[in-house]
Amino acid sequence: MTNGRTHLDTTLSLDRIGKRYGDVVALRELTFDVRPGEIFGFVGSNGAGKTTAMRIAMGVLAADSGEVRIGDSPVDLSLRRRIGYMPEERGLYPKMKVGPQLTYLAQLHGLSASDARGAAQRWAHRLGVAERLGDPVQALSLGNQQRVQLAAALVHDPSVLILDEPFSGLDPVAVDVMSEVLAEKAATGVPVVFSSHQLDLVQRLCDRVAIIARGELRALGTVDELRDRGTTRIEIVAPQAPADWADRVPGVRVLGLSNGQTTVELAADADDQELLAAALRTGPVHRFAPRKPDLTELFREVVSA
Ligand SMILES: Nc1ncnc2c1ncn2[C@@H]1O[C@H](COP(=O)(O)OP(=O)(O)OP(=O)(O)O)[C@@H](O)[C@H]1O
Repeated sequence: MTNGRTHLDTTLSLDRIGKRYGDVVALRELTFDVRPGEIFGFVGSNGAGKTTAMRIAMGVLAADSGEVRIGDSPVDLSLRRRIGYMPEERGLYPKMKVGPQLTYLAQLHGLSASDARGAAQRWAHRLGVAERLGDPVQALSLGNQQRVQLAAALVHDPSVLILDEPFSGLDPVAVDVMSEVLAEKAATGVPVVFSSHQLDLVQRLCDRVAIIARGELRALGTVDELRDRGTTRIEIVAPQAPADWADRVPGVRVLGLSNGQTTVELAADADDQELLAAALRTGPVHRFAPRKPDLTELFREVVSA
């Protein structure tokens, strides 16, 4: 890195953030850090408070309590300029052409006119919208508008990236491009936080994940740490077993049954050997495989707890 900023601690910290809208408590003492170089997934059900938290982190919405910091410094106007932000409601001028718009946004963040033009072209090219530089934003498909929106978040070479649902509505190729760019930025030491409902993507891309429900942090850790904490699933293949073979084994909940394979969830105090014995009583057992929950299963467990 040669931008001269790498010596600064760019950890993004949300510290006991609280926010109400009238009687609705949107965030309650929300605390987490996004470290330099990590991709951090921010997940929660509709209305859990993700957009509120990200808008507060960016400084476009004031918190009622708590503090947002980059390194040790509370985020003020000058620090805010170092954040690349992709708002959920998107924020481009529909009638302005892509190239001039990206150039303008880069200049707003302090780049010279020629640097801004260069950055606009580089990012438009990188994100696959170079041939649309002369078109007004509103003439682009929604997915391409989203690519431009990401370019707008990146065009000033930000030190921190905050992206609200950057993957929603993208085709698989655009998802790959977006994923690569986020990984590249993280590899240069930028903390990257994004919200998403696409938990398979979050599981694949993120170093750490926060799950919030009703404005409160419910789980925080690496994907593996979170999966280790979840309830064990066991997949059993017992071709001759009747459909209800596992129903009476204590501590076992049947999650699915198809083509001779039963998937069950095992309570913490349940005995897997008892389950195996029950399976063997039905005939041969071809497979008896414990597995960790994936992020989607874990998410359901955490938000329903
Ligand atoms: N401007 C507002 N006025 C009143 N209530 C609001 C406002 N914005 C958000 N809320 C409420 O605050 C809570 C959190 O909303 P927020 O948009 O932050 O959730 P979210 O996790 O981003 O949801 P989604 O996944 O649906 O985008 C919800 O109960 C929502 O109805």
